[in-house]
Amino acid sequence: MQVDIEDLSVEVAGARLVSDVALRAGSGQFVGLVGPNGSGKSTLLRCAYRALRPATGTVRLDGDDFHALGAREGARRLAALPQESASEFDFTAGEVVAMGRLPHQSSAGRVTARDTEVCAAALERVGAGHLAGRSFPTLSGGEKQRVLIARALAQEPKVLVLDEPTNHLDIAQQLEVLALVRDAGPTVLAALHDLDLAAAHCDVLYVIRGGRIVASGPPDEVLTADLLADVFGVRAHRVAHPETGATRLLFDRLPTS
Ligand SMILES: Nc1ncnc2c1ncn2[C@@H]1O[C@H](COP(=O)(O)OP(=O)(O)OP(=O)(O)O)[C@@H](O)[C@H]1O
Repeated sequence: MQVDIEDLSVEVAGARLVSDVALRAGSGQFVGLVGPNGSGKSTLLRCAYRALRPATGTVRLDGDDFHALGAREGARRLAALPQESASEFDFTAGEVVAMGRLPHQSSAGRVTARDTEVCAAALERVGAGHLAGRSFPTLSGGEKQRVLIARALAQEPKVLVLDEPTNHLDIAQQLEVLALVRDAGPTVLAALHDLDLAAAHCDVLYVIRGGRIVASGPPDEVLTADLLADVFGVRAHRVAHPETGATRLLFDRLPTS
């Protein structure tokens, strides 16, 4: 499913935090959103998953205005992993994942055998099958993150919007989660802080600064030393991976003049 964000501006408490954003994620693409702290990544994504309404512009899913779709239809198309999850109620991890099936259930809320299967498979995929019976609030940060990713996968969305999906995850889990999200097949729009991970996993990157997109394209073309110095204030070295030859990034502080 294709995502088209057109002329999008977002205002919160009277302040314009995101301005004139145009972004496209082609069907099945993994699109990364990178930018320094406070640049507007979460605000843009919150609008993309309907936690905020746009001040101007539209978010289109295969051409349909997402903000005009009904709640159930919207949730069948798009699942989100917010940065902060308010889910501190005393549900088990299994019950949290089961919430991902709600858009697929009849209004009577009857849980089918397939719902149960999909949830169990999603928990297994993130290596958290053993956590199903655990109380969600008692899980570690990384365990919670994996359960919330399982909930998003259980929703079987065509589009996944992920705000810092690797938050709290150890390095093995970071690599695992990004690979499994990619393999799951939906179109992905993800805010990522780790530029090296973003370069390795994304088909296309959008760079945001001050609420505006300042660069976009394939990671190799976008993440130049000049852009990284200008937008992120770091000195970057591009090196070839010794086994694959893929570009990897090393960072130093910019020298102070
Ligand atoms: N409710 C709000 N009221 C006022 N300002 C806000 C509000 N929400 C966000 N902001 C401001 O908008 C700007 C963008 O915030 P946002 O969370 O979108 O940035 P971000 O790129 O996701 O940052 P980070 O990398 O630190 O998570 C920040 O300066 C933030 O302080």
